[in-house]
Amino acid sequence: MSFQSKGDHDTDDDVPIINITDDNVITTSNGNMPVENGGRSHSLVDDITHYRFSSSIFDLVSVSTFKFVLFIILYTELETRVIFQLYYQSYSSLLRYLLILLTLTSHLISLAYSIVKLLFVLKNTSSLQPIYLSIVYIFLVFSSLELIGFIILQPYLNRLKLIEEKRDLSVKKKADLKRLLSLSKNERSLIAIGTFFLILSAATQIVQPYYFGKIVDNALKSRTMKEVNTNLLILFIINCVGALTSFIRSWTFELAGQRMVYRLRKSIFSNLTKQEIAFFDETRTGELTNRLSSDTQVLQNAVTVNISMLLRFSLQLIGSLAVMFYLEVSLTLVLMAVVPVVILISMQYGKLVRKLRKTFQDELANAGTTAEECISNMRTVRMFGSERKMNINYSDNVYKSYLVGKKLAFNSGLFMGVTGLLTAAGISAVLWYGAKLVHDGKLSAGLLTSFLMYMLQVALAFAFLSSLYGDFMQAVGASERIFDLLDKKGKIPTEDEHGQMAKPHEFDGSIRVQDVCFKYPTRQDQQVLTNISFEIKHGQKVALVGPSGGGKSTIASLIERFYDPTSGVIYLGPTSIPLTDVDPLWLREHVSFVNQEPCLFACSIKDNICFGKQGEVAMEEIIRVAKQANAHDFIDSFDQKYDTLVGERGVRLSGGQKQRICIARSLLINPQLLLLDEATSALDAESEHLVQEAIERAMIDRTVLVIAHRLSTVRNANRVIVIDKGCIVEQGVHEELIEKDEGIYKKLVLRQLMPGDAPTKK
Ligand SMILES: Nc1ncnc2c1ncn2[C@@H]1O[C@H](COP(=O)(O)OP(=O)(O)OP(=O)(O)O)[C@@H](O)[C@H]1O
Repeated sequence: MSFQSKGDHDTDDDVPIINITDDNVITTSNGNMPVENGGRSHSLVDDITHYRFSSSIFDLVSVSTFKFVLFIILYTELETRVIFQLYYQSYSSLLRYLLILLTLTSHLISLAYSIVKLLFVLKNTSSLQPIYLSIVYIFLVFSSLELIGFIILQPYLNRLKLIEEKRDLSVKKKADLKRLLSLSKNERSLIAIGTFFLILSAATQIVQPYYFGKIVDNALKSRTMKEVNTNLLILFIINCVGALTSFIRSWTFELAGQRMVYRLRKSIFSNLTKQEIAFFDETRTGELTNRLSSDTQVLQNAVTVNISMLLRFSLQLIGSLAVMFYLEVSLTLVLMAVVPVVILISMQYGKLVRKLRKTFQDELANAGTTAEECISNMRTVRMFGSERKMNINYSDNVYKSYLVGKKLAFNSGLFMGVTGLLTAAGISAVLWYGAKLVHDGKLSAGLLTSFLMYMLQVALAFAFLSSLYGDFMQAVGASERIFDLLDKKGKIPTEDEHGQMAKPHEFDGSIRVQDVCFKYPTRQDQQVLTNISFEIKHGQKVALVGPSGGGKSTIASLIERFYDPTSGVIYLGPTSIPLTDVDPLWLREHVSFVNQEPCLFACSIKDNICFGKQGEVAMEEIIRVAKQANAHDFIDSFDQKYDTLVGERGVRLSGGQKQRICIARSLLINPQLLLLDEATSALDAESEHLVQEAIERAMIDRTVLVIAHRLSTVRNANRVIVIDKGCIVEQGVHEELIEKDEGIYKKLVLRQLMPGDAPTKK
């Protein structure tokens, strides 16, 4: 059998006669290899260098290799995730979507490619030859089988997914791509506008190199500058449109991000304030503030800026590749050969960086907490001359993050170097092959210029997309922590959400504590209170006394409902309503706690006094309670009076002044039940007297439970309850208890509750 092939040449001068013998050996009439028709060549190099879409098989080999490498990478990833299922639980959904999308796309592309190729081959009957045709048929059949197999296997993969999920039900899947994206659902319209302009801006990017090439060709071929000028004008207009669209794209995405992070921070903070006190016992302040500020920032970028970049560079990549295929198929295939290697390296690097980045952030958070602790307690640090110690602590922590940072720096350098080398190798290969095509007259210089520019766009898009992968992984990690905070339901309600809780109008300050036992959630091995039962009737003053650590403050915390008892019930009012059934906001308005440690906020004295009140409070009312609390005189002596700023935690006031403001704050609420923890910190005699006087005034006409440290307080109490090691060991009036020989109360009075109302240290 023999036939003549025209190949791709415009001239027919050197067209050889190609003979295909019955045993499929190919020869040419001039004795040379049939270089024009790569597909019929014995040599793979000829198949590449003399590539023709309708008769080479090099592209099929490339597509298969590309798919093979892609699947190896993807499925190794999947396997790693399945093995480390617990660790990667939150990523698996994102990965699964990506896997399905990529696999399906690659199957569809290869199937479409083989169909197009077969159609071309059948059309171009002059280049028809059995082996070549069989290869294309086989490729087509296998591509179809792969696609069908993939679709049939999906339900089984889903069942596998369910089995995986059942394997550990306790690990809740909180973060996935869908949920991550749902964060920006309120900004949908902004993102849609952004996406529209993104597509426009990507289109302007994609057409630019084409015009560059045209201008080069015009300059080489045209006699006048007319065409050059026209094309330059078109290019200029394209650039202007590009600039405008990128401005709108970047503005809208950034704005959407800012809005999202604003809402997110508000929701996280609001949910944080709803958590029970035990949550704050176990979570570090530095960690929470870090999540609020930096984790949300990472998410902002992921959900808006990174999505925009992903879209932009994907469009740029696909568009540029499509134009490159259109311009010169063989050159594009040469470039594609380098791509899988770059992807492989990028993914490995992405994994490493994700691990390093997480360690880096953790170390940095540790250092941040040390710094915060030191700065907020600077007075104590100074008092004990511990600056050096704190410096060492901080620098130890920062050094650890620096060590991780060093590794990060080396790895990014290495990654840059290796990918740079690979890219350079790819570019050189394309350049060589392109130059050869130009040299052989098969490609114009302008086309090669356009091609090279597209190649740079592709390389750039690849570089960004590979770094985006790492950013996404970081964001998924951060979102896991954010969703943790958003999903966390407080165990003790802070408000009556469904309007079903009690607001006992008849409450008179009376309270009944019955068989209460308690352990702190953070210290489950220590029984703090055991079977505590007592009652305070309306208008009574009951004093709790006992050795330090006995559980007195814990009882007050339970009545404030900072914690719920492990067993037993606290009843409020004459109708005995369980504390757990009462509206928490109502409770704060009727039961008030004046703590040992006065705690003020960094705002004005007036705002501090009004802290517990909703809405506007009349100035006369504020002055009235300030006078009752012996605070008015010193406030009046300040230049700014009630508008004086007290500084962070009230540092600009003395201990006694702070305490009196706290008492005024509680008096403004006018609680029926007052819980008082008498100050143990030493105040000077005058201050002490003023504070004591304020406390006594606060107790008048009120039901009071006081954790007493002064003899005068216990003497005046209607009843004294002695708490030791979490149990009530004695109770009665002062005179009764002091009579008991060997009684704990007597010992306590003799040893600790000093006569003469002097403040004592426990
Ligand atoms: N938030 C907490 N988490 C875990 N354990 C706590 C917490 N607060 C107090 N404890 C422990 O509970 C026990 C009782 O503490 P509590 O403060 O009620 O004692 P107290 O009688 O008021 O002591 P003091 O008179 O010294 O204030 C102590 O052993 C203490 O270590």
